[in-house]
Amino acid sequence: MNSINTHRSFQPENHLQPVDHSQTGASVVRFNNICKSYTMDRVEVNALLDVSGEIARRETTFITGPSGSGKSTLLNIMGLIDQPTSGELIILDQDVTNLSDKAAADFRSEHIGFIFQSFNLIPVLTVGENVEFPLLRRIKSASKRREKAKQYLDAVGLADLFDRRPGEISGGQRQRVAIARALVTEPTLIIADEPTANLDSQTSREIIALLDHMKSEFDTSVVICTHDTSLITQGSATINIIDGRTA
Ligand SMILES: Nc1ncnc2c1ncn2[C@@H]1O[C@H](COP(=O)(O)OP(=O)(O)OP(=O)(O)O)[C@@H](O)[C@H]1O
Repeated sequence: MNSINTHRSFQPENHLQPVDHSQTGASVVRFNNICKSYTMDRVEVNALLDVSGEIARRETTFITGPSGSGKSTLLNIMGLIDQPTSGELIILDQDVTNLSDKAAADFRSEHIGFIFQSFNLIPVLTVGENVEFPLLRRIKSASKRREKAKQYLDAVGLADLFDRRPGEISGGQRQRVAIARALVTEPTLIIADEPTANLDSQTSREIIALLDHMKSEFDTSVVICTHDTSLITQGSATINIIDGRTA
């Protein structure tokens, strides 16, 4: 059962100092005429065929579409995990289309937080250590890292679980830990690929509400890929992809 407290993170005492991304214009990401093809057994698969759009600052954008339509491919390109075959990707007014692996990794670590459907927590670490993990290279002081991890766990309503291991908490709680881990580096952009695929419907709604809330709480932009259109929150932007094209 993934029953968790959804409201705690919305209480004023959990509010952290907002992050200043004010240098950013109205759109954080722009992608123009993106095409992506893979070659498998000498057969070319066109995953994306001319996809264009943008992700607005401090907004939640849902990427929807049927299975195999190209949603994950677009997210991977937007998250600099993969490169497009052609087209242009602009993030924070920088052309990041063809960065080297090293430059892409640095850019990702600086600006992008990821949330995955299978949570991807490190099972041998505690919940707190999982949230601290992205800070290891950024903050030298162990006590400061711990303090920051606690703040972000508090923001997702899980400060009490700091010393538990991922195997000792529910699926919804694991995804909250993953949200805290994605936020702790104060990224400009959070990318969530099917973040509710392993959760029941009530917990799914809670996780989407929490992510949606975080965009204003932490001055970040949230991109959520889902095939479940019932999860789309009112007022959010939607990019619908069908057969590799923006519908
Ligand atoms: N690494 C790869 N090598 C070859 N083909 C790939 C690769 N990744 C994706 N594809 C193909 O590209 C197309 C789009 O896949 P993608 O995973 O982006 O779709 P999706 O909309 O995210 O699907 P789902 O909702 O099922 O996860 C599919 O035909 C898929 O088989």
